[in-house]
Amino acid sequence: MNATPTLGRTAFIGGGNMASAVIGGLLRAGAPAEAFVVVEPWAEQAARLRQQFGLTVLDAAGPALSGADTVVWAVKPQLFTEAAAPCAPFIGSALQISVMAGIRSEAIARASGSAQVVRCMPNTPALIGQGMTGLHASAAVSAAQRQRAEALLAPTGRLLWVDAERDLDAVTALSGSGPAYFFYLIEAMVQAGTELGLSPAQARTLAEGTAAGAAALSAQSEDSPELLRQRVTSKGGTTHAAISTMEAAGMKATVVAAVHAAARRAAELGDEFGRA
Ligand SMILES: NC(=O)C1=CN([C@@H]2O[C@H](COP(=O)(O)OP(=O)(O)OC[C@H]3O[C@@H](n4cnc5c(N)ncnc54)[C@H](OP(=O)(O)O)[C@@H]3O)[C@@H](O)[C@H]2O)C=CC1
Ligand SMILES: O=C(O)[C@@H]1CCC=N1
Repeated sequence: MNATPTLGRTAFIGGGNMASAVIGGLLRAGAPAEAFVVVEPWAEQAARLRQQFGLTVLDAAGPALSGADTVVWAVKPQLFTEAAAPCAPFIGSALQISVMAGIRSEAIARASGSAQVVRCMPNTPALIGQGMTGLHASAAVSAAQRQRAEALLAPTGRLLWVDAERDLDAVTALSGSGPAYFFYLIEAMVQAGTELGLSPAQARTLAEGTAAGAAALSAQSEDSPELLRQRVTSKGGTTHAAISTMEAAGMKATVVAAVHAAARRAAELGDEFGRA
C-alpha cells in the first residue's frame, strides 16, 4: 500500500457497491491503485475489483491492514461487528471513516480501537460523481482528518457536514435512501406513459429528462419548490388534475411518513447491530 499526499494509505473493509463507487471516483481523480487495499471475502466481487481497478484485495483481515492511515467501513450494518473483530488488531491508530447506515461513532470507536471516527452517508449517484453525502466528525477528529474525509468523498459529488450525529439518521432517510424514491416515481411515470400509448423507451426518456430538469430548476431557482410547482399548475388544467389526484390519495403525507420510517430504521440498525 503506497500513500497519496492527501489520503495516505487507505483500507476498505467491504468492497461492494458503495466502496466501488468511492474507489472508482478516487481512481478517476488520479489516485494510484497502490494507495488502496480492500478486504472482500466474496471471491467473485474480489476478482471484479482486481480486474476493474487493479486493486490489492484480501479475502480476510491481516497484517497488510496495519499500514493504513484511513480505514473505510463499507460492509452492511448487520455484518459490522463480525467484520470488525479480525480487523481490530491492525487498525487502532487509523482514522475510521464509515459509510454504514445507523452504526454510531461510539460503536465504531469501540470495535476499531480508534476514537477518530467520521461517519458519512453517501448515495448511489456517487457512481457517476453526482452523489450527495452527509458527514459527521466525532470530537477526536482533527481539522486535517476532516479534510482527508472530504478528499476521500469529493470525487463522488457534493458534501454536507452536520454537527449532531443524530442528524445522520435524517440524512440517511432523505439523501441516502432518497434516490430510490425518485426511481420509484420514474417507474410509476414510465408505467403511466406506456399505458397512455408511448413506447417504454419514449416514456423513460420523458420521465428522466423531466426529473433532471425539475431538480436543476429547483437547485438554480430562488423560489421554493412549492412556488415552482404552482407555476406549472394552470387553473383548471392538466397539472391540477394530477396533483388533486395525488393529494386525494394522501401522497405527500405518505412520502413524509416513508422518510420518517427510514430514519427510524437507521436508528434501529444502530441499536441492533452497533453493539460489541
Ligand atoms: N447502497 C446504497 O445506496 C448505500 C449504502 N450505504 C451503506 O454502505 C454499506 C455497504 O452497502 P453496499 O455497498 O450497498 O453493500 P454491498 O453488499 O454491495 O457491499 C458490502 C460488501 O461487504 C462484503 N463483506 C461481507 N462481510 C465482510 C467482512 N467480514 N469483511 C469484509 N467485507 C465483507 C460483502 O460481501 P458478501 O456479499 O459476500 O457478504 C459485500 O461485497 C452499508 O453499510 C450501507 O448501509 C450507504 C449509503 C447508500
Ligand atoms: O437501504 C439502506 O439501508 C442503505 C442505506 C441508505 C441507502 N441504502
